[in-house]
Amino acid sequence: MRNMPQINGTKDVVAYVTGSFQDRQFTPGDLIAKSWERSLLKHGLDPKTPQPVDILTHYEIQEQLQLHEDYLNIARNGLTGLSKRIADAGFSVLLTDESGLTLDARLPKMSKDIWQNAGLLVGSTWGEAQAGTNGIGTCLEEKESIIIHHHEHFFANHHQLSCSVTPIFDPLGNLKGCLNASCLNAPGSKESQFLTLQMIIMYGRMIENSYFRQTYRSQITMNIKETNNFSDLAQEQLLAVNERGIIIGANRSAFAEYENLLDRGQQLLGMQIQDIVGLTVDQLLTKSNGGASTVRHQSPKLLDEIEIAIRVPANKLVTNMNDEVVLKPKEPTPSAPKHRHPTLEKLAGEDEGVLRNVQQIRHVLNKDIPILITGETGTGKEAFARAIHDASDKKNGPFIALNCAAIPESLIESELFGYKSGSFTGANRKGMKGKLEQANGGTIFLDEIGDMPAQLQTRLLRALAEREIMPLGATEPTPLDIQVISATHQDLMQHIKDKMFREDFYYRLNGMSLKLPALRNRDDKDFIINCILDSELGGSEGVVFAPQARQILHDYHWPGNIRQLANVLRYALAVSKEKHITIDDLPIEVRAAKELYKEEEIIPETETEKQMSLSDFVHDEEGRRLVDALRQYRWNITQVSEELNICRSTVYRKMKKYNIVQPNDIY
Ligand SMILES: Nc1ncnc2c1ncn2[C@@H]1O[C@H](COP(=O)(O)OP(=O)(O)OP(=O)(O)O)[C@@H](O)[C@H]1O
Repeated sequence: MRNMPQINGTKDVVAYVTGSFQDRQFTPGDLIAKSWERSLLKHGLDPKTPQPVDILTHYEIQEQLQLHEDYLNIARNGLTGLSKRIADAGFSVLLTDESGLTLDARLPKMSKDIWQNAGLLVGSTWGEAQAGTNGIGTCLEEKESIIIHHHEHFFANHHQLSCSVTPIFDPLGNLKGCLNASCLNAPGSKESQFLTLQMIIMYGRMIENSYFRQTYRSQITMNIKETNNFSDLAQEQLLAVNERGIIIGANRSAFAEYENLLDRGQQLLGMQIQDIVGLTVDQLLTKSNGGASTVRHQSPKLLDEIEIAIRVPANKLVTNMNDEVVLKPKEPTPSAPKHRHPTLEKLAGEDEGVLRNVQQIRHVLNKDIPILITGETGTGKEAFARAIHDASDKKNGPFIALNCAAIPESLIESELFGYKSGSFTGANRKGMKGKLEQANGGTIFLDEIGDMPAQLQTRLLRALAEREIMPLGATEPTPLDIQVISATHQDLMQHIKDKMFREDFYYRLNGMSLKLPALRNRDDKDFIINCILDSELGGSEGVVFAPQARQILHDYHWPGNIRQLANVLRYALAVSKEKHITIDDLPIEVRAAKELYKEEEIIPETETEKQMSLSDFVHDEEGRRLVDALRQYRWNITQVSEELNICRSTVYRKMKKYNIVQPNDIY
């Protein structure tokens, strides 16, 4: 990228990309040219240095598969059906999430290796930001069905692929991912793939429809079609309504068909079903005899007569005095018990140091003293912040969290302080309440406070000292009554020495501190395991650990701390038989590390030892480069992101990927 010529506009982009390869002499369509432009200028990729496909680790894949379990279960039959039809013709079928991560891959048996070498496997990431123009990434970006054929791909190492892809939306219209069929070295032109694309679109719609049915299985749903039309399953229009007849979900065909009929500013979700089909739910039920038959009706809104099949779960129906089937009147339901976060003492577990610290915090509660929580990633800083809020007099007020590392520096100010209407171009017309104001009467939790930009430290310091804020464009200050809790995994004293953190700001935040130990240094792991099972994983009752499995959980070095332990337990429970957790149910990384430690028998304690071991653990070239940069810039993420030319959230993601945790000399 450093030697790239001056590029001004799409024409230059096309000339540069096509000029990168001798065999790429053609003029791309607008969609491809736009995508090349994004790949080159927005994502900083260069066609002259092809990138291998990004592949997640086994552990990360398991995490993602769990996260998308429902989506995968819903799509599974569709994938199997589609793959059966096109695998013999040399196609592989992939399902991805909305970032382009492959969650399921069905590859033709004959040449599995070739496909996997081309990057078509579970865990590969095909977002445009990583892989440049390609079927999956570009479909997700454009949110429409497309074919990306041979040389249209940005990188030469993908030129042998021809991909037909359709996006998949959930019943609220949110992008969930995409369905992709790829073939290698297709002999014909792009047009030869049109039929494949049609098939992919059809299966994509069928997956969406089954997503819809699954989501609204306990609601009133209806299937609508024009009476005289050939019934195309993939095109069926599906709507879900609540007992009051308000539309709460729709599939893509229904959105396309009915949103056209609405006045400007109206949205299908939230409309009365009567305004679309001309009948209320009760009228539909009476006419269809409780859903036993379809109803034909000419709605004043629609041109053609429609046929409506209504489906109501049996427990929602009753027969009235006229012998008509109608909806059961809604009984007032007792309000669901609120999700309870663990208390301070529960979180402290049996760790004496933390318990003592918690008692001190209880003494200063409600005395308007800011609290600073420190600890490595995943040690429970946010969990403690919530518990402090719940234990305080402000518990009925809001708990508002702001992660200073997760949002671009340029937005932190407006996120914190908000702005009044018309303050600057691009601002929301109605203005925006900042997080500080949103937290009024409650608690603001400033996570990753070490990443707060210097000029904002000054502004926030003033706001906290004066107990009022002045949103951008406001003429009157707003008084503040908030508990401030901040957290960091960084060494703020070092930041102060390096002039990256204001000393007065540090003392303003640190009225009292809570130091959370790394999990590997805690002796109450069994207590924590039970606490996680009870608060997040459906209860500890009936969960049994084989002695060796428990020993591994005790001995592992837990770079991701309690968060990682929670993920490991979630995984183990999912794969175990009847909640009996054995060694085989633990992720391979955890078991493998045990072997490693057996040889070394010591866990490094000093900073130098920790740093040495860090490099030893990171075998990947990219990971090593990251470790070097982190050390060089003393773990200042902003400087590391500038050095490596990647954004800060990517630095964090990659630290997570390579299990890199900042050595912490606090403990
Ligand atoms: N003492 C504890 N007992 C049980 N579960 C805990 C405990 N502390 C934290 N957890 C759980 O561990 C996970 C990670 O906790 P949390 O997000 O609070 O960590 P964190 O230190 O804020 O992480 P980060 O620095 O990465 O933001 C959460 O699922 C939380 O519920």
